[in-house]
Amino acid sequence: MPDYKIAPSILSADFARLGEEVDNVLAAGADWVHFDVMDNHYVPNLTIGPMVCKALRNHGVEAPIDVHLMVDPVDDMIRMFADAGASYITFHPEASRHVDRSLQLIHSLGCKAGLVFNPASSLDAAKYVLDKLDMILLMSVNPGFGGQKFIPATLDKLKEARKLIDDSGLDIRLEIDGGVTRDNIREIAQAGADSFVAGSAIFNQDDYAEVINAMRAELAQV
Ligand SMILES: O=C(CO)[C@H](O)[C@H](O)COP(=O)(O)O
Ligand SMILES: [Fe+2]
Repeated sequence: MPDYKIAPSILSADFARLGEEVDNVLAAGADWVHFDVMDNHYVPNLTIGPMVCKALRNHGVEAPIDVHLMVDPVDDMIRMFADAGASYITFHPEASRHVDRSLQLIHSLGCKAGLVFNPASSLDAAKYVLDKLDMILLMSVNPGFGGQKFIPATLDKLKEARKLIDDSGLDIRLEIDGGVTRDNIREIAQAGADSFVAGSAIFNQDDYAEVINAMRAELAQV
């Protein structure tokens, strides 16, 4: 079985009790913390920045923090999030003038690097920088909001990304973000994903462990 990772998106957590929410979801069995950064410029919404990431580290969060930058431009935010304790930093290629340079910047600051692809974007931007990628993240909703419905065409795109990764022989994670639930996670894994962001499907329930366990039970059947 692949080394599946479940990454709850704190976009759907109660921001007024964020430290406690992150503690609870990790205690419930989550692997990573998915941290959505929106700038009201690249996407029509505004969320949280590096100070909140740092606050989670100071609070005692040791799990990998998977920072999904939905900002334009990216380089200043990359520096700030590396300083704030990010583990993975992913960005949308159209938000950087020099994608290769931004990926190198992430690595030079000691973090893992990834590119994020919107539903309508082709994977072309990944092709010539595969050796600089630790992760390819496919958006299965349009970025900007939690609680949207999974776009089914992403399943074929996952298969395409999986082939690209397998053919390269490189160690690159394939993450999916948007509309992931206990009902579709198995099909998503069958299409090639190994890392699963889920916001509303987890945080909108009372019992986080129950949802995460149900997701793992689905993954065990892939
Ligand atoms: O990047 C995102 C939105 O831009 C979020 O990570 C994503 O939408 C997760 O929320 P949900 O699981 O509720 O769809
Ligand atoms: Fe995200």
